[in-house]
Amino acid sequence: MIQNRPMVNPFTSHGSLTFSHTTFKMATRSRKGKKCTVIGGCGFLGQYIVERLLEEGYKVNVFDMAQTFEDDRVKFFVGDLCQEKDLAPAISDVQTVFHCASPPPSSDDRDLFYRVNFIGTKDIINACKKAGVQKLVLTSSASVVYEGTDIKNGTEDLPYAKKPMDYYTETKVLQEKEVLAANSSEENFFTVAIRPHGIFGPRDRQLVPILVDTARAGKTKFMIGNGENLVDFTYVVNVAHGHLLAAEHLYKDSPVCGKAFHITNDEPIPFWTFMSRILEGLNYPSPKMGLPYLLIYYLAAFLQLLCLLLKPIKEFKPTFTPMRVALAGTYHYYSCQRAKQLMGYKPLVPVDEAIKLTVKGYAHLQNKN
Ligand SMILES: NC(=O)C1=CN([C@@H]2O[C@H](COP(=O)(O)OP(=O)(O)OC[C@H]3O[C@@H](n4cnc5c(N)ncnc54)[C@H](O)[C@@H]3O)[C@@H](O)[C@H]2O)C=CC1
Ligand SMILES: CC(C)=CCC[C@@H](C)[C@H]1CC[C@H]2C3=C(CC[C@]12C)[C@@]1(C)CCC(=O)C[C@@H]1CC3
Repeated sequence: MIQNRPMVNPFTSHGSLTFSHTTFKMATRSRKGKKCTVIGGCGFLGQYIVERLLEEGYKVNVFDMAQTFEDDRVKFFVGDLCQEKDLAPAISDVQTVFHCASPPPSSDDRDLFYRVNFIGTKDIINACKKAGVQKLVLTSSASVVYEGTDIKNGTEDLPYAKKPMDYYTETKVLQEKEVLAANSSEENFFTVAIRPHGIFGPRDRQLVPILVDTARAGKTKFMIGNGENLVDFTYVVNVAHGHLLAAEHLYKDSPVCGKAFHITNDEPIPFWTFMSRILEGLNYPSPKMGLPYLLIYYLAAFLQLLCLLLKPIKEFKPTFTPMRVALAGTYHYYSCQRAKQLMGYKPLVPVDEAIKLTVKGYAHLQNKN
Protein backbone atom coordinates (compact mmCIF):
# COMPACT_ATOMS: atom_id res chain seq x y z
CA MET A 1 0.00 0.00 0.00
CA ILE A 2 1.51 3.29 -1.11
CA GLN A 3 1.48 6.02 1.47
CA ASN A 4 0.82 9.64 0.69
CA ARG A 5 -1.97 8.83 -1.67
CA PRO A 6 -4.63 11.41 -2.41
CA MET A 7 -7.82 10.98 -0.45
CA VAL A 8 -10.16 9.81 -3.11
CA ASN A 9 -12.24 12.79 -3.55
CA PRO A 10 -14.48 11.15 -5.84
CA PHE A 11 -14.79 14.08 -7.98
CA THR A 12 -16.09 17.39 -6.92
CA SER A 13 -18.44 19.39 -9.11
CA HIS A 14 -15.55 20.06 -11.54
CA GLY A 15 -14.74 16.35 -11.63
CA SER A 16 -11.48 17.05 -9.87
CA LEU A 17 -9.34 15.52 -7.17
CA THR A 18 -8.50 17.13 -3.86
CA PHE A 19 -6.07 16.14 -1.15
CA SER A 20 -6.10 15.88 2.59
CA HIS A 21 -4.15 18.87 3.89
CA THR A 22 -2.62 16.86 6.69
CA THR A 23 -1.48 14.08 4.39
CA PHE A 24 0.08 16.37 1.87
CA LYS A 25 1.46 19.29 3.81
CA MET A 26 4.42 20.00 1.62
CA ALA A 27 7.82 20.16 3.28
CA THR A 28 9.82 23.07 4.50
CA ARG A 29 8.92 26.71 4.12
CA SER A 30 5.57 28.41 4.39
CA ARG A 31 3.93 29.58 1.19
CA LYS A 32 0.95 31.19 2.85
CA GLY A 33 0.18 34.51 1.36
CA LYS A 34 2.38 33.89 -1.66
CA LYS A 35 0.97 35.17 -4.92
CA CYS A 36 1.36 33.44 -8.23
CA THR A 37 0.07 33.39 -11.79
CA VAL A 38 -0.66 30.31 -13.87
CA ILE A 39 -0.35 31.08 -17.59
CA GLY A 40 -2.46 28.46 -19.35
CA GLY A 41 -4.33 27.90 -16.07
CA CYS A 42 -7.57 27.03 -17.83
CA GLY A 43 -5.98 24.07 -19.63
CA PHE A 44 -5.93 20.45 -18.52
CA LEU A 45 -2.71 20.53 -16.48
CA GLY A 46 -3.14 24.21 -15.61
CA GLN A 47 -6.38 23.60 -13.73
CA TYR A 48 -4.79 20.86 -11.60
CA ILE A 49 -1.89 23.16 -10.77
CA VAL A 50 -4.38 25.86 -9.76
CA GLU A 51 -6.26 23.44 -7.49
CA ARG A 52 -3.07 22.35 -5.74
CA LEU A 53 -1.89 25.94 -5.31
CA LEU A 54 -5.19 26.93 -3.72
CA GLU A 55 -4.98 23.98 -1.35
CA GLU A 56 -1.49 25.06 -0.39
CA GLY A 57 -2.65 28.56 0.48
CA TYR A 58 -1.40 30.48 -2.57
CA LYS A 59 -3.28 33.44 -3.98
CA VAL A 60 -3.79 32.53 -7.61
CA ASN A 61 -4.15 34.51 -10.82
CA VAL A 62 -5.01 32.61 -13.98
CA PHE A 63 -4.07 33.93 -17.41
CA ASP A 64 -5.48 32.20 -20.48
CA MET A 65 -7.07 32.86 -23.85
CA ALA A 66 -10.51 32.09 -22.47
CA GLN A 67 -11.96 31.48 -19.04
CA THR A 68 -13.28 27.93 -18.94
CA PHE A 69 -14.13 27.44 -15.25
CA GLU A 70 -15.41 29.43 -12.30
CA ASP A 71 -13.71 29.75 -8.92
CA ASP A 72 -14.27 32.67 -6.57
CA ARG A 73 -10.79 32.24 -5.09
CA VAL A 74 -9.10 32.81 -8.45
CA LYS A 75 -8.56 36.09 -10.29
CA PHE A 76 -8.93 35.49 -14.02
CA PHE A 77 -7.18 37.44 -16.80
CA VAL A 78 -8.08 36.72 -20.39
CA GLY A 79 -5.64 37.46 -23.21
CA ASP A 80 -2.87 36.28 -25.51
CA LEU A 81 0.45 35.65 -23.80
CA CYS A 82 2.23 37.20 -26.78
CA GLN A 83 0.62 40.56 -26.02
CA GLU A 84 2.50 42.40 -23.28
CA LYS A 85 -0.49 44.64 -22.58
CA ASP A 86 -2.62 41.52 -21.90
CA LEU A 87 -0.04 39.75 -19.77
CA ALA A 88 1.40 42.58 -17.66
CA PRO A 89 -1.64 43.09 -15.36
CA ALA A 90 -1.80 39.34 -14.66
CA ILE A 91 1.77 39.09 -13.38
CA SER A 92 2.12 42.35 -11.51
CA ASP A 93 2.82 41.86 -7.80
CA VAL A 94 3.30 38.08 -7.96
CA GLN A 95 6.31 36.11 -6.78
CA THR A 96 5.94 33.04 -8.99
CA VAL A 97 4.78 32.43 -12.54
CA PHE A 98 3.88 28.95 -13.82
CA HIS A 99 3.92 28.81 -17.63
CA CYS A 100 1.98 25.81 -18.91
CA ALA A 101 0.36 27.31 -22.01
CA SER A 102 0.92 25.81 -25.44
CA PRO A 103 -1.02 25.20 -28.62
CA PRO A 104 -2.08 21.53 -28.76
CA PRO A 105 0.52 19.24 -30.44
CA SER A 106 -2.16 18.13 -32.94
CA SER A 107 -2.51 21.65 -34.38
CA ASP A 108 0.63 21.17 -36.52
CA ASP A 109 0.74 24.90 -37.24
CA ARG A 110 4.37 25.97 -37.55
CA ASP A 111 3.78 29.71 -37.26
CA LEU A 112 1.50 29.31 -34.25
CA PHE A 113 4.02 27.14 -32.39
CA TYR A 114 6.84 29.58 -33.09
CA ARG A 115 4.78 32.59 -32.08
CA VAL A 116 3.40 31.12 -28.85
CA ASN A 117 6.00 28.62 -27.62
CA PHE A 118 9.18 30.40 -28.68
CA ILE A 119 8.56 34.14 -29.12
CA GLY A 120 5.77 34.15 -26.52
CA THR A 121 8.00 32.48 -23.93
CA LYS A 122 10.72 35.08 -24.53
CA ASP A 123 8.04 37.74 -24.03
CA ILE A 124 6.99 36.08 -20.76
CA ILE A 125 10.59 36.08 -19.50
CA ASN A 126 10.96 39.79 -20.28
CA ALA A 127 7.60 40.64 -18.76
CA CYS A 128 8.46 38.67 -15.60
CA LYS A 129 11.77 40.48 -15.18
CA LYS A 130 10.10 43.82 -15.76
CA ALA A 131 7.40 43.03 -13.19
CA GLY A 132 9.90 41.83 -10.56
CA VAL A 133 8.70 38.20 -10.62
CA GLN A 134 11.28 36.02 -8.84
CA LYS A 135 10.42 32.49 -9.97
CA LEU A 136 9.43 31.07 -13.34
CA VAL A 137 8.38 27.42 -13.59
CA LEU A 138 8.06 26.23 -17.19
CA THR A 139 6.11 23.15 -18.24
CA SER A 140 8.47 21.72 -20.83
CA SER A 141 8.25 18.12 -22.09
CA ALA A 142 10.40 15.00 -21.89
CA SER A 143 9.94 14.89 -25.66
CA VAL A 144 12.59 17.60 -26.08
CA VAL A 145 15.13 14.76 -26.32
CA TYR A 146 12.98 12.35 -28.35
CA GLU A 147 13.75 11.73 -32.03
CA GLY A 148 11.62 8.65 -32.63
CA THR A 149 14.14 6.06 -31.41
CA ASP A 150 14.19 4.11 -28.12
CA ILE A 151 14.93 5.97 -24.88
CA LYS A 152 15.24 3.75 -21.80
CA ASN A 153 15.47 5.41 -18.41
CA GLY A 154 16.70 8.61 -20.09
CA THR A 155 18.24 11.23 -17.82
CA GLU A 156 18.11 15.02 -18.17
CA ASP A 157 21.68 14.90 -19.50
CA LEU A 158 20.55 13.50 -22.86
CA PRO A 159 21.14 16.04 -25.65
CA TYR A 160 18.19 17.96 -27.08
CA ALA A 161 16.68 16.36 -30.19
CA LYS A 162 18.71 17.49 -33.21
CA LYS A 163 15.93 16.43 -35.53
CA PRO A 164 12.69 17.02 -33.59
CA MET A 165 9.81 15.07 -35.13
CA ASP A 166 7.32 17.95 -35.27
CA TYR A 167 7.00 21.73 -34.77
CA TYR A 168 5.58 21.21 -31.29
CA THR A 169 8.74 19.41 -30.15
CA GLU A 170 11.02 21.81 -32.03
CA THR A 171 9.52 24.83 -30.26
CA LYS A 172 9.42 23.09 -26.86
CA VAL A 173 13.22 22.71 -27.22
CA LEU A 174 13.67 26.39 -28.10
CA GLN A 175 11.38 27.43 -25.26
CA GLU A 176 13.14 25.33 -22.62
CA LYS A 177 16.58 26.65 -23.65
CA GLU A 178 15.35 30.24 -23.29
CA VAL A 179 13.85 29.67 -19.85
CA LEU A 180 16.86 27.86 -18.42
CA ALA A 181 19.28 30.43 -19.83
CA ALA A 182 17.24 33.23 -18.21
CA ASN A 183 18.04 31.98 -14.69
CA SER A 184 20.06 34.73 -13.03
CA SER A 185 21.13 35.11 -9.43
CA GLU A 186 22.23 38.71 -10.12
CA GLU A 187 18.75 39.60 -11.29
CA ASN A 188 17.12 37.59 -8.49
CA PHE A 189 15.24 35.65 -11.18
CA PHE A 190 15.16 31.87 -10.81
CA THR A 191 13.91 29.45 -13.44
CA VAL A 192 13.27 25.75 -13.76
CA ALA A 193 11.81 23.46 -16.46
CA ILE A 194 9.54 20.55 -15.60
CA ARG A 195 9.54 17.81 -18.21
CA PRO A 196 6.44 15.63 -17.84
CA HIS A 197 5.65 12.77 -20.19
CA GLY A 198 2.32 11.39 -21.41
CA ILE A 199 0.11 13.29 -18.98
CA PHE A 200 -3.26 11.65 -18.38
CA GLY A 201 -6.24 12.00 -16.09
CA PRO A 202 -9.85 13.14 -15.98
CA ARG A 203 -10.66 16.20 -18.11
CA ASP A 204 -7.76 15.76 -20.57
CA ARG A 205 -8.82 16.76 -24.07
CA GLN A 206 -6.13 14.78 -25.79
CA LEU A 207 -5.18 11.23 -24.86
CA VAL A 208 -8.45 9.51 -23.90
CA PRO A 209 -10.70 11.48 -26.30
CA ILE A 210 -8.40 10.69 -29.28
CA LEU A 211 -8.15 7.04 -28.21
CA VAL A 212 -11.94 6.74 -27.93
CA ASP A 213 -12.48 8.42 -31.32
CA THR A 214 -9.99 5.98 -32.83
CA ALA A 215 -11.76 3.03 -31.18
CA ARG A 216 -15.16 4.26 -32.39
CA ALA A 217 -13.75 4.47 -35.93
CA GLY A 218 -12.74 0.79 -35.55
CA LYS A 219 -9.02 1.61 -35.81
CA THR A 220 -7.80 0.04 -32.56
CA LYS A 221 -8.01 -3.60 -33.69
CA PHE A 222 -4.24 -3.84 -34.10
CA MET A 223 -1.32 -2.57 -32.12
CA ILE A 224 1.78 -1.05 -33.64
CA GLY A 225 4.86 -3.19 -32.95
CA ASN A 226 5.08 -6.17 -30.60
CA GLY A 227 3.44 -4.46 -27.61
CA GLU A 228 6.51 -4.75 -25.38
CA ASN A 229 7.75 -1.14 -25.57
CA LEU A 230 7.76 0.54 -22.17
CA VAL A 231 6.56 4.12 -21.93
CA ASP A 232 5.92 6.72 -19.23
CA PHE A 233 2.34 7.79 -18.67
CA THR A 234 2.13 10.31 -15.86
CA TYR A 235 -0.95 11.04 -13.80
CA VAL A 236 -1.80 14.74 -13.94
CA VAL A 237 -1.92 15.09 -10.14
CA ASN A 238 1.70 13.91 -9.94
CA VAL A 239 2.71 16.39 -12.62
CA ALA A 240 1.03 19.26 -10.73
CA HIS A 241 2.77 18.10 -7.53
CA GLY A 242 6.16 18.27 -9.31
CA HIS A 243 5.44 21.86 -10.37
CA LEU A 244 4.69 22.98 -6.83
CA LEU A 245 7.78 21.26 -5.48
CA ALA A 246 9.89 22.97 -8.13
CA ALA A 247 8.54 26.41 -7.19
CA GLU A 248 9.18 25.63 -3.54
CA HIS A 249 12.81 24.76 -4.26
CA LEU A 250 13.61 27.82 -6.37
CA TYR A 251 15.67 30.23 -4.35
CA LYS A 252 19.16 31.74 -4.45
CA ASP A 253 21.92 29.08 -4.70
CA SER A 254 19.42 26.22 -4.84
CA PRO A 255 20.70 23.36 -7.04
CA VAL A 256 17.29 23.35 -8.72
CA CYS A 257 17.80 26.74 -10.40
CA GLY A 258 18.35 26.73 -14.17
CA LYS A 259 17.80 22.96 -14.47
CA ALA A 260 15.35 20.63 -16.19
CA PHE A 261 13.56 17.84 -14.28
CA HIS A 262 11.71 14.77 -15.52
CA ILE A 263 8.48 14.29 -13.66
CA THR A 264 6.99 10.86 -14.30
CA ASN A 265 5.02 8.18 -12.50
CA ASP A 266 8.30 6.26 -12.18
CA GLU A 267 6.43 3.13 -13.30
CA PRO A 268 6.96 2.66 -17.06
CA ILE A 269 4.25 0.49 -18.60
CA PRO A 270 4.00 -1.09 -22.08
CA PHE A 271 2.28 1.46 -24.36
CA TRP A 272 -0.38 -0.99 -25.53
CA THR A 273 -1.07 -2.37 -22.04
CA PHE A 274 -1.86 1.17 -20.93
CA MET A 275 -4.10 1.82 -23.97
CA SER A 276 -5.83 -1.55 -23.53
CA ARG A 277 -6.59 -0.84 -19.88
CA ILE A 278 -8.24 2.46 -20.80
CA LEU A 279 -10.11 0.88 -23.74
CA GLU A 280 -11.34 -2.10 -21.72
CA GLY A 281 -12.26 0.17 -18.80
CA LEU A 282 -14.48 2.11 -21.19
CA ASN A 283 -15.86 -1.09 -22.71
CA TYR A 284 -14.11 -0.88 -26.09
CA PRO A 285 -12.26 -3.85 -27.59
CA SER A 286 -8.50 -3.72 -27.16
CA PRO A 287 -5.95 -4.70 -29.82
CA LYS A 288 -4.79 -8.32 -29.81
CA MET A 289 -2.45 -8.48 -32.80
CA GLY A 290 0.65 -6.49 -33.70
CA LEU A 291 1.56 -4.89 -37.05
CA PRO A 292 5.24 -4.41 -38.02
CA TYR A 293 6.39 -1.11 -36.59
CA LEU A 294 8.53 0.05 -39.53
CA LEU A 295 5.83 -0.75 -42.08
CA ILE A 296 3.30 1.44 -40.22
CA TYR A 297 5.89 4.15 -39.64
CA TYR A 298 6.70 4.49 -43.36
CA LEU A 299 3.02 4.30 -44.25
CA ALA A 300 2.34 7.18 -41.85
CA ALA A 301 5.24 9.18 -43.33
CA PHE A 302 3.87 8.57 -46.85
CA LEU A 303 0.35 9.57 -45.76
CA GLN A 304 1.72 12.74 -44.20
CA LEU A 305 3.44 13.67 -47.46
CA LEU A 306 0.22 12.97 -49.38
CA CYS A 307 -1.76 15.19 -47.01
CA LEU A 308 0.77 17.97 -47.51
CA LEU A 309 0.42 17.76 -51.29
CA LEU A 310 -3.38 17.72 -51.08
CA LYS A 311 -3.56 20.57 -48.57
CA PRO A 312 -4.35 23.28 -51.16
CA ILE A 313 -7.36 21.22 -52.30
CA LYS A 314 -8.62 19.63 -49.08
CA GLU A 315 -7.23 19.33 -45.55
CA PHE A 316 -6.91 15.82 -44.03
CA LYS A 317 -5.78 15.06 -40.47
CA PRO A 318 -4.59 11.45 -40.22
CA THR A 319 -4.90 9.84 -36.76
CA PHE A 320 -1.55 8.11 -37.09
CA THR A 321 1.14 10.71 -37.77
CA PRO A 322 4.79 9.52 -37.83
CA MET A 323 5.21 11.06 -34.35
CA ARG A 324 2.24 9.12 -32.92
CA VAL A 325 3.37 5.88 -34.60
CA ALA A 326 6.84 6.36 -33.11
CA LEU A 327 5.35 7.06 -29.67
CA ALA A 328 3.22 3.93 -29.96
CA GLY A 329 6.02 1.63 -31.14
CA THR A 330 9.22 2.70 -29.36
CA TYR A 331 10.47 2.73 -25.78
CA HIS A 332 10.37 6.19 -24.18
CA TYR A 333 10.68 6.30 -20.45
CA TYR A 334 12.73 8.61 -18.28
CA SER A 335 14.48 8.65 -14.94
CA CYS A 336 13.09 11.07 -12.36
CA GLN A 337 16.00 10.47 -9.99
CA ARG A 338 17.10 14.12 -10.20
CA ALA A 339 13.67 15.36 -9.06
CA LYS A 340 13.68 12.82 -6.23
CA GLN A 341 17.10 13.91 -5.06
CA LEU A 342 16.87 17.68 -5.42
CA MET A 343 13.18 18.34 -4.77
CA GLY A 344 12.05 15.33 -2.75
CA TYR A 345 9.69 14.31 -5.57
CA LYS A 346 7.72 11.08 -5.30
CA PRO A 347 4.63 10.26 -7.37
CA LEU A 348 1.52 10.62 -5.21
CA VAL A 349 -0.80 8.38 -7.21
CA PRO A 350 0.40 5.04 -8.63
CA VAL A 351 -0.41 4.12 -12.25
CA ASP A 352 -2.95 1.44 -11.37
CA GLU A 353 -5.07 3.78 -9.27
CA ALA A 354 -4.58 6.62 -11.77
CA ILE A 355 -5.98 4.49 -14.60
CA LYS A 356 -9.04 3.62 -12.50
CA LEU A 357 -9.64 7.29 -11.65
CA THR A 358 -9.21 8.24 -15.30
CA VAL A 359 -11.68 5.62 -16.55
CA LYS A 360 -14.15 6.82 -13.93
CA GLY A 361 -13.65 10.40 -15.10
CA TYR A 362 -14.61 9.49 -18.66
CA ALA A 363 -17.85 7.63 -17.83
CA HIS A 364 -19.57 9.78 -20.47
CA LEU A 365 -17.36 8.20 -23.18
CA GLN A 366 -18.23 4.59 -22.17
CA ASN A 367 -19.18 2.31 -25.03
CA LYS A 368 -22.87 1.48 -24.51
CA ASN A 369 -23.06 -1.16 -27.28
N1 LIG B 1 -0.46 16.64 -22.36
C1 LIG B 1 0.72 16.03 -22.33
O1 LIG B 1 0.82 14.80 -22.42
C2 LIG B 1 1.95 16.84 -22.14
C3 LIG B 1 1.90 18.23 -22.07
N2 LIG B 1 3.04 18.93 -21.86
C4 LIG B 1 2.98 20.39 -21.73
O2 LIG B 1 2.10 20.71 -20.66
C5 LIG B 1 1.51 21.98 -20.88
C6 LIG B 1 0.02 21.89 -20.66
O3 LIG B 1 -0.53 20.97 -21.57
P1 LIG B 1 -2.08 20.59 -21.51
O4 LIG B 1 -2.64 21.00 -20.23
O5 LIG B 1 -2.15 19.17 -21.95
O6 LIG B 1 -2.65 21.49 -22.69
P2 LIG B 1 -4.02 22.30 -22.79
O7 LIG B 1 -4.22 22.56 -24.24
O8 LIG B 1 -5.10 21.62 -22.05
O9 LIG B 1 -3.69 23.66 -22.06
C7 LIG B 1 -2.93 24.67 -22.63
C8 LIG B 1 -3.58 26.00 -22.29
O10 LIG B 1 -2.78 27.05 -22.87
C9 LIG B 1 -3.64 28.04 -23.32
N3 LIG B 1 -2.99 28.85 -24.37
C10 LIG B 1 -2.54 28.42 -25.56
N4 LIG B 1 -2.06 29.46 -26.27
C11 LIG B 1 -2.19 30.56 -25.49
C12 LIG B 1 -1.90 31.94 -25.68
N5 LIG B 1 -1.37 32.38 -26.81
N6 LIG B 1 -2.16 32.81 -24.67
C13 LIG B 1 -2.73 32.36 -23.52
N7 LIG B 1 -3.04 31.07 -23.29
C14 LIG B 1 -2.78 30.18 -24.27
C15 LIG B 1 -4.85 27.28 -23.89
O11 LIG B 1 -5.99 28.12 -23.98
C16 LIG B 1 -5.00 26.17 -22.86
O12 LIG B 1 -5.90 26.51 -21.85
C17 LIG B 1 1.94 22.41 -22.29
O13 LIG B 1 3.01 23.29 -22.18
C18 LIG B 1 2.41 21.13 -22.94
O14 LIG B 1 3.41 21.37 -23.88
C19 LIG B 1 4.24 18.31 -21.70
C20 LIG B 1 4.34 16.96 -21.75
C21 LIG B 1 3.21 16.11 -21.99
C1 LIG C 1 -3.63 4.21 -30.34
C2 LIG C 1 -4.05 5.60 -30.24
C3 LIG C 1 -4.86 6.17 -31.32
C4 LIG C 1 -3.71 6.28 -29.17
C5 LIG C 1 -4.14 7.68 -28.94
C6 LIG C 1 -3.33 8.24 -27.84
C7 LIG C 1 -2.39 9.33 -28.34
C8 LIG C 1 -3.22 10.49 -28.83
C9 LIG C 1 -1.44 9.69 -27.19
C10 LIG C 1 -0.51 8.53 -26.86
C11 LIG C 1 0.80 9.12 -26.39
C12 LIG C 1 0.45 10.58 -26.19
C13 LIG C 1 1.51 11.61 -26.07
C14 LIG C 1 1.25 12.92 -26.42
C15 LIG C 1 -0.05 13.32 -27.04
C16 LIG C 1 -1.12 12.23 -27.02
C17 LIG C 1 -0.52 10.88 -27.34
C18 LIG C 1 0.14 10.89 -28.71
C19 LIG C 1 2.31 13.98 -26.35
C20 LIG C 1 2.86 14.16 -27.76
C21 LIG C 1 1.74 15.31 -25.85
C22 LIG C 1 2.76 16.39 -25.76
C23 LIG C 1 4.07 15.98 -25.25
O1 LIG C 1 4.82 16.82 -24.80
C24 LIG C 1 4.52 14.59 -25.35
C25 LIG C 1 3.39 13.59 -25.33
C26 LIG C 1 3.89 12.17 -25.56
C27 LIG C 1 2.78 11.18 -25.44
